[in-house]
Amino acid sequence: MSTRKASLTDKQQTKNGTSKYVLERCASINEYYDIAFKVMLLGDSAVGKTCVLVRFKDGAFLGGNFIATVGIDFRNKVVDVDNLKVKLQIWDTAGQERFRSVTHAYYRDAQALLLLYDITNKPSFDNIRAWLTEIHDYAQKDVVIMLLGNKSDLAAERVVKTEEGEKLAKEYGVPFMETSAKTGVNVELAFHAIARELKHRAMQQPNDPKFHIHDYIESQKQKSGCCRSSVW
Ligand SMILES: Nc1nc2c(ncn2[C@@H]2O[C@H](COP(=O)(O)OP(=O)(O)OP(=O)(O)O)[C@@H](O)[C@H]2O)c(=O)[nH]1
Repeated sequence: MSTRKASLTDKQQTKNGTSKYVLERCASINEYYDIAFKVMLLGDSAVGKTCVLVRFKDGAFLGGNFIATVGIDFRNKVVDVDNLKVKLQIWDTAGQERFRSVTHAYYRDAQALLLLYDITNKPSFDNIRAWLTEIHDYAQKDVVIMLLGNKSDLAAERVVKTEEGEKLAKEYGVPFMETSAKTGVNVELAFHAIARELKHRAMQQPNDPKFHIHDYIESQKQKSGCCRSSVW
């Protein structure tokens, strides 16, 4: 974008001092996949959208100084779902209000939305209703939505209880998990659950067993012995 000051690329370069991202993006053009979906990360500024994406894509945490995303940027990752290569094109949006008109234009192409708040930031949680209204206004009617309470590693600074996240998710009928881009908790699971849901929606045959995202998440949690989640 012509107005960009800082983007995902810049954030990564700030951390690594390399142009790794540009090379990766070129290489990924030829990466093999069977089916592709667009996923968007939404939520207030500084809730951790870029960090969640970098954790999923690179398995790393972007610590240090916070650099706000300007406009929108994306990264691809191919995941295996039942022996099928599912490419997720993941759009990282700027949470700041002044970029809203830029990001609105991308909503309608997204098949899934990961909506984040920060468990240490009450306003970011209170704003989730406003985000859901925006989603209602701009996204496809059947878009898959997942609510994520990020920064779960910051237990001592928590101001939003897990139960509050669960309650809100239940009210809107969306799956919910608490994540940490810092430790990686539930980040892979969130994207894999979304990839499975989208793949099943796109390729479901009449006689195939139905996919239930709640059951999938719970079974994965039990396998890993990890923390609770709620899907309604
Ligand atoms: N402790 C902790 N810090 C995090 C976590 N995720 C992000 N952060 C920090 O929170 C700050 C904001 O993270 P970003 O990923 O840049 O936030 P963002 O939502 O992309 O912000 P915008 O680009 O303005 O929309 C940074 O200082 C991160 O290091 C997390 O899970 N745990």
